[in-house]
Amino acid sequence: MAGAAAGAYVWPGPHDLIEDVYSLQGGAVKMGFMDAVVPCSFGTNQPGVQNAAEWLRVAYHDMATADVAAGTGGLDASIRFETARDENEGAAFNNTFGFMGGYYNAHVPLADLIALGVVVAADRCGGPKIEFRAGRVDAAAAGAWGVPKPDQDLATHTASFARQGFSKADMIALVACGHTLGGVHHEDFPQVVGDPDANPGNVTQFEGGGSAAVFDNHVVTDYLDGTTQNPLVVSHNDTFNSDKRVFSADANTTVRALADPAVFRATCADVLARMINTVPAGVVLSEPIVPIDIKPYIDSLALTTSTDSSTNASAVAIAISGRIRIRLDEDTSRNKADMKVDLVYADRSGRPVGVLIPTTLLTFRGGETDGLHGVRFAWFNFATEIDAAAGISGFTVRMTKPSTGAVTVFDNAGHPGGFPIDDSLLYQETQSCLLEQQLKHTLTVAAAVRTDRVQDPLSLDVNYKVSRLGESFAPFLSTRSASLASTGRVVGDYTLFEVTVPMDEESWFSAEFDLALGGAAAGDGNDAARQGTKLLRKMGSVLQRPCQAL
Ligand code: HEM
Repeated sequence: MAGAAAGAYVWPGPHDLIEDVYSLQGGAVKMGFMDAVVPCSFGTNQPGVQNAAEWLRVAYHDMATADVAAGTGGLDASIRFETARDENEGAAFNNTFGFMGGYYNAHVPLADLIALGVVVAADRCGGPKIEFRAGRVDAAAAGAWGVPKPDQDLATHTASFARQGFSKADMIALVACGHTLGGVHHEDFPQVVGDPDANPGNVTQFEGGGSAAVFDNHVVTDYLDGTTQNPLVVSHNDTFNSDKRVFSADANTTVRALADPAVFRATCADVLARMINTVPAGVVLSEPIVPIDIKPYIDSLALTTSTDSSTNASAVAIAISGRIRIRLDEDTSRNKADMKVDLVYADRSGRPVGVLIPTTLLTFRGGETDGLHGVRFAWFNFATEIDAAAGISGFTVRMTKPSTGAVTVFDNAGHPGGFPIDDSLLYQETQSCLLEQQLKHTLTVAAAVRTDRVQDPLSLDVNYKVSRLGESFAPFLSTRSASLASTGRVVGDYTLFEVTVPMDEESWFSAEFDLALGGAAAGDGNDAARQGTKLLRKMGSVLQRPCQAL
């Protein structure tokens, strides 16, 4: 058995979805969050736009209004409500929301995505590895003002960073680590750079020679050797030379230390982690996210019926399908070509069934996904039917190395029963559908509830994105809740439930839903504690067909 390390990850975990965004960057099964910052200069074909720089700036502007003594503000996505302020000049905010909005949902806060943007941008631009913690909470309204502006004096900047929890040396480092990417846009800051139309792409970069698309320390070395083109150092308008004032705030002591590339990397990893981990009082961040070693994904768990054509006897089964994601990178010394993966499952009462569920390596793109920082994963698919009367309560993952016969069993860090499966609530995707009639969409969601749980409330939360006119392009979530009612149809040990809800035209294609049987309410952010809850992403294309009978 793989031992249970203290604090080891137990599936399912409360941050599983953001861990996917963090880990599944490219390859066979990918979320593709990094696609917007690869290469580091990439700007979605908009002249003057560099997504990586915008992500870093947006994160800082969201955090910069923190008052750590009061416990208010910090990285909380309040920036969604603050884009009309003159301290948040430019298109960076809406550009960033436009991309990150695609990853935002009821279980993935925008604030975590903004924080992750710093980690991914730094990594893809050749910068240091920055720890990523999850668990931020999105603010429901605008926060205080207080993002530093380039025409403020040094005392104001020093006081502002102190309010945010950063010393003078931290301030110097944070500005240098931020201004290693991107530059100043002429149309947004004509006072700094003069003629708004002067430069191609309308931007003067902080570092020359292509270095503005590399996370390196030229911003300080160019400043120290007098070759800098940084418009916040050499502007003709000295009032706006904020980097000059900040960098020299301690007689260049900090920038001289940062001229050592190794010191620069380590310092940036530290101050940028502290920047994204500055959160309002009461928000508890997770331990740093580590790509999960063995992670199951259950794609379907549903009741099916079949009739034997010769005997006419009908059988009721639970169809279960999904994937096991296995880390491959060098720390694990695993080889996907020398790996056989099976699930060993237990019935509803916890008794081992003695039948292995086999898996096969995904063939698409070699069955591999790349994460950040050199991490790789392989995918092993499974699909089987099990006797619905016996049910399933969980499984362990058995990995055999055919070349040596060595067997390793993964038991979810010693969690009783291994990886748990709750068969009290089955989401019936085939019986669910999204129908359009005369431009009106209605969603029907069907579920099967084990007969011993039919008295428990069964609720549906449909979460969909809405825009708020006048408040930037930032995505906001709205939830429509409903209860499923019994259809009266009993199949084996299960009763079928159903509900039909209307969907707004602007939102049906972005909707996702949660089903929750009894216990904790859906939408409380604690997936692990919510018994039997299912999450379905992007239901539009999946469900746009008539509901089928069971
Ligand atoms: C005294 C504090 C600071 C001042 C006055 C300041 C000022 C500015 C100004 C005027 C711009 C030009 C924006 C544009 O034209 O789009 C800019 C860009 C930028 N800032 Fe700062 N900044 C400060 C601190 C920081 C910090 C701490 C970070 C991150 C850690 C940061 C990250 C960036 C980035 C990445 C850009 C480039 C954006 C792009 O190219 O789209 N800044 N900053």
